[in-house]
Amino acid sequence: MPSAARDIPNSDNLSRTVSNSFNLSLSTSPVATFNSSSSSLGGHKGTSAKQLKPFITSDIKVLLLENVNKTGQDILARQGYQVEALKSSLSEDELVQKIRDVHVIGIRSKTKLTSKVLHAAKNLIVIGCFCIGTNQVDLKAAAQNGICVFNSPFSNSRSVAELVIAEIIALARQLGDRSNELHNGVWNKVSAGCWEVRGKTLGIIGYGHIGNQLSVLAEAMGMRVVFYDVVNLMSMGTAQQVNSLNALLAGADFVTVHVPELPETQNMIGKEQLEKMRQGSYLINASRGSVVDIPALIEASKSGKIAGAALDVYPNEPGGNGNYFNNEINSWAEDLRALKNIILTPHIGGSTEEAQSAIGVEVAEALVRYVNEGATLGAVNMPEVNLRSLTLDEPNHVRVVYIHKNVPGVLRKVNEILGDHNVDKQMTDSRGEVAYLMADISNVNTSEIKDLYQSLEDLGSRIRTRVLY
Ligand SMILES: NC(=O)c1ccc[n+]([C@@H]2O[C@H](COP(=O)([O-])OP(=O)(O)OC[C@H]3O[C@@H](n4cnc5c(N)ncnc54)[C@H](O)[C@@H]3O)[C@@H](O)[C@H]2O)c1
Ligand SMILES: O=C(O)CC[C@@H](O)C(=O)O
Repeated sequence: MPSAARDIPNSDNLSRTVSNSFNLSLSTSPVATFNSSSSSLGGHKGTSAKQLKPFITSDIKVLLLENVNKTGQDILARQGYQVEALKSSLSEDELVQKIRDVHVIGIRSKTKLTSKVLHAAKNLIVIGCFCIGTNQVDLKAAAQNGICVFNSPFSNSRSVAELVIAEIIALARQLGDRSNELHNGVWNKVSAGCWEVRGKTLGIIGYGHIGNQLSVLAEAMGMRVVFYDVVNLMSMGTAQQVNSLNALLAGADFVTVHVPELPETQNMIGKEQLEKMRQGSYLINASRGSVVDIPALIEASKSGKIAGAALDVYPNEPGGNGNYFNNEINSWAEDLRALKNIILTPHIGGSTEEAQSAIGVEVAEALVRYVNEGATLGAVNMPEVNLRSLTLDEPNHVRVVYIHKNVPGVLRKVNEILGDHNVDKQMTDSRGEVAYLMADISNVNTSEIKDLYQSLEDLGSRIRTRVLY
């Protein structure tokens, strides 16, 4: 890395002190930096790939919350970024204060990145959800602020499926109650109300990554599988898709829910649905706490309609570990804790060494590719756009990343601005109201960068401009 003074310019008084190329990523808070060509992720190993870094790497501030796995922390730290990792989530007010100078934030399922938090995040360019669910992020507000969001779409699916298989057997054999009794010194050897799972029917609501993993495991246990989904899907093995939720509820001994948190899945399993379930059946929810009406489940358990249930997710969950699961966080918590044959777990469906390690690598690598090169492959709220990496043989090339409103006439204006240079390659795509353009242009003098950046920024369609080289 060339030794140089580091400018923290605004777009008016940008100045540089070292001739070597430097990266300008002039988002809402421009920082002039110096290029350090190093083989970071996404580069062509052993080739002359020039790894673009939009900031002096030590300027890149990364905040990781909720105990993001060390694999992810290490990948980001190896880039030279300033990484701060906390074990818990933060409240909205804490986030508004903490996020102001952060460029990259990593979260899991607890941290809520609301539009208020995102408005305060003046420097934020990218969010990594080190999990599957992204309902905790205001994805539309993020896109409208030019903030890209990545997740790990299925690295913990197997872990969740295996937990559910364990819960099916544990519920069928009242394992939790027997173990608690013996921990308290009570020997209670019973078979009444205890069953094999072989030959029983598992009903899966939501046949996605987790649902179909679970389908295969359940059939291997000798269970019959039916599933309900809002889209027609190819079944795994001999599983059968049913055409309504009510048909699934009436036809299953064990009902398990694996749908995203959406407006249409709020209280998807409530009093009415519980009444449609078979007498003495079981309910499992490892999706999101909003999907099951827990007070209704408590009543169904007390009445004997439901013979047992396993819950891994709750409408309100503690931000960190400790003795919090009481009526202060959910008004029915202590009623729920008192029920028989109810397995309660603290959102651990994806909490295995394998899943967390894989998620850490997958999401951290996506973040590095985005920060260093502007690639949006795998993004959940932006079009997926990528260009071949620039190489050290292209010393005067510049990568322009232009996130803009998806309105007519923008490409013409952008290409007029870029037109003084040869556009080696360009890719653009749109997703709803937002469009994403990447262009590599050649023969750019460092003296032209500021005007190039400002011209793009001055376009009315601008959401965010990044200039990397
Ligand atoms: N407990 C945990 O630790 C844990 C771990 C991973 C995921 N999750 C949660 O589980 C959810 C599902 O995960 P996934 O990876 O299987 O997701 P996925 O997107 O692969 O599958 C979800 C399925 O649900 C279907 N669906 C959506 N709305 C529906 C509706 N109203 N009725 C029926 N089906 C509907 C979709 O068509 C899709 O097939 C995630 O969104 C996440 O919230 C929890
Ligand atoms: O591990 C987590 O915090 C979230 C797990 C799960 O809900 C997910 O969305 O992947």
